[in-house]
Amino acid sequence: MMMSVELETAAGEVDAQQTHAYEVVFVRHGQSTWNKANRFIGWTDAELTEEGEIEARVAGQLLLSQEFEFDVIYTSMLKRAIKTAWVVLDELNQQHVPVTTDWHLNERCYGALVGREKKECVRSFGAEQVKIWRRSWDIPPPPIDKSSKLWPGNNPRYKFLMQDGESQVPLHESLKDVMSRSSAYWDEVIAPAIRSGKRVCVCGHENNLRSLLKYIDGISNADIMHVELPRAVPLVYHLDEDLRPMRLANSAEHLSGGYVGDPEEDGTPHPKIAAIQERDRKNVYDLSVSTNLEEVGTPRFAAKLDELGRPWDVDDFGGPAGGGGGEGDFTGSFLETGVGEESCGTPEISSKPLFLYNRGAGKTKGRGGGR
Ligand SMILES: O=C(O)[C@H](O)COP(=O)(O)O
Repeated sequence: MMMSVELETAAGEVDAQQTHAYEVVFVRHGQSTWNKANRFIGWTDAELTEEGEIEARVAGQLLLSQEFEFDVIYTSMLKRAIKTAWVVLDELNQQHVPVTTDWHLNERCYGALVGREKKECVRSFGAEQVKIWRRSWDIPPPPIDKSSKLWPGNNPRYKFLMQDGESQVPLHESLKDVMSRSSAYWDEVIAPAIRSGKRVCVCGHENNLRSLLKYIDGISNADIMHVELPRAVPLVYHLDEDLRPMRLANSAEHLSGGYVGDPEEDGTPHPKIAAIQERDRKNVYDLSVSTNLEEVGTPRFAAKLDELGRPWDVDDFGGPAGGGGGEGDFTGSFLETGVGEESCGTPEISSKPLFLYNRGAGKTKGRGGGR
């Protein structure tokens, strides 16, 4: 069924009564233990934290507030994304919906950065270099050593990626590398599902989702540097008959899609989306902020969820704005820095049960007007 929505055309003029053929929702996972520790994660299977579960519940409630229904959620082989999908479905009271996992949707393989504290990397290598490793189009971080326990090629879970006795698991990946696998999965699995009429959610990771959005939305190599996705804020895309994105009136910067709960306000993002992005930026690049802001709390949308955790206040994320790291030129070998694998630590696997809060029962009414 076609829906009438308020859109802008690709040329940017407001066109109030265009129609879209399809809708797809992207959700980045909630906080994991290594997000909380401010470490590079990649394919490391870090657990969702309690805060991360609450973030995922907020995502589910935002979707519930707009009566979304799904037929399938596609996600990675990593539990922080899988559990986020479960929690979203729990909030929607759509637990019957299949969650399909696939390695093509895994986070970027972060190479030798995996396990390292992000602000520490900025101190060692400079903000510019770290930004290139994190956000550039085709420059990968330094490769991880195959002998490292943190290389996923040593994890039996990925033995299906062995070919002629050699693991095909990458030692590092640029965003371009990630896009070559995520776009193949989009073309072969997700796009056909959407075309067949399935209401699709993709629950993923910062860089995996950036690669997919770049692919479907035609974001330039320069602009993709500036795309940062807040955790667990659902991003809605409207697609035409050919699965081309149609620009929403509340589209986020550089994107055609818009965040659920983000009203159109002169191009200014919702204050809480801006606050999440600013928190994330400061926590990596702002060396004048010594507090780990991931441990302070999480900016949230849904006021009613504040009863589930710490009330959020913008002052919690204080500290001077701006700033940045040291010099940006990375010239030496990564291993010469003296930062060894032992500093990466091991994943903190929580033994706590998921579903601390059972808030989903009996709430779904259905999204008016269908897809
Ligand atoms: O792998 C990671 O560390 C995270 O999923 C994303 O990290 P980034 O925001 O530093 O790219």
